[in-house]
Amino acid sequence: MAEIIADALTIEFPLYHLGARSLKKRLMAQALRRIREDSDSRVVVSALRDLTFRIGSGERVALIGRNGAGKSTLLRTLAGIYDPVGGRLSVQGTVGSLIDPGAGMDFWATGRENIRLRAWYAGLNEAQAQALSEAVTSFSGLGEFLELPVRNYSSGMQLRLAFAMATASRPDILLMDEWFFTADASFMAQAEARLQEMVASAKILVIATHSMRVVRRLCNRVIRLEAGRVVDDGPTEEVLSRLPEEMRLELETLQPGG
Ligand SMILES: Nc1ncnc2c1ncn2[C@@H]1O[C@H](COP(=O)(O)OP(=O)(O)OP(=O)(O)O)[C@@H](O)[C@H]1O
Repeated sequence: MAEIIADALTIEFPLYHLGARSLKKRLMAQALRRIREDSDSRVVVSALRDLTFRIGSGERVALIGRNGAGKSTLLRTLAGIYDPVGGRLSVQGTVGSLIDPGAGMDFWATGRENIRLRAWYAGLNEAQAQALSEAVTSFSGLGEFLELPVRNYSSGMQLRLAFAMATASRPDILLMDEWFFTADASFMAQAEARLQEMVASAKILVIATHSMRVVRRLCNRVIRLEAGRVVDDGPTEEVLSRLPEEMRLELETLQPGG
């Protein structure tokens, strides 16, 4: 069985030390009035607030919303990367994520070592680890580069490795960010069939996207987020018909490869 249940799910990020990237996030959060002090007097960004929903088998869900709405945070929370500070989250079924090409990758280790690490994290036995290694070697087309540290790879090569590892299994729940639609065209032509297969075999798909084409092509349900809250949720065409005009235009203009 595959099922995701969120009940008053809340995610906050404490703002301790601010690097350039966090600073950008903080400015964005400020613009959306989402910075506050928590009960321990820490300054926190409220990224997701009181999300309640259930996603069951057969549902293909698009997460839409403006920049900073909380789409990536929700995907990462479903993937177990962030822990809720409030509410409850239950995820039943095996989870595969195509969220961030660099996530879970050790840049100082070789491609081959990263494959072994992935197998180890997934609890695979020796035969399964060997099969994963062969599948990734063949699909990634990285050849002898697999013996070099990942920090020496180009971004396209990192993407190939990440994609090959993430798509070597058939998870019940597939979590995707649309980053891979921006991958180089020759690789995507090869990756497309595999992606379709993976999407088709997943019992649940959750994809964060800014593209109407991706929403219509892949999804039968849309959850629209605004400033960390769910503002609309329902069958694709119904939610799309209720979209504010300027947002519809944004979604229609952005067409990442899909
Ligand atoms: N690591 C972080 N540190 C601090 N704040 C964060 C962090 N990640 C996200 N946030 C905050 O959470 C909010 C939601 O961010 P998130 O990246 O989930 O939005 P998004 O909908 O995926 O945006 P985009 O469409 O730009 O990718 C942001 O406004 C930001 O303030």
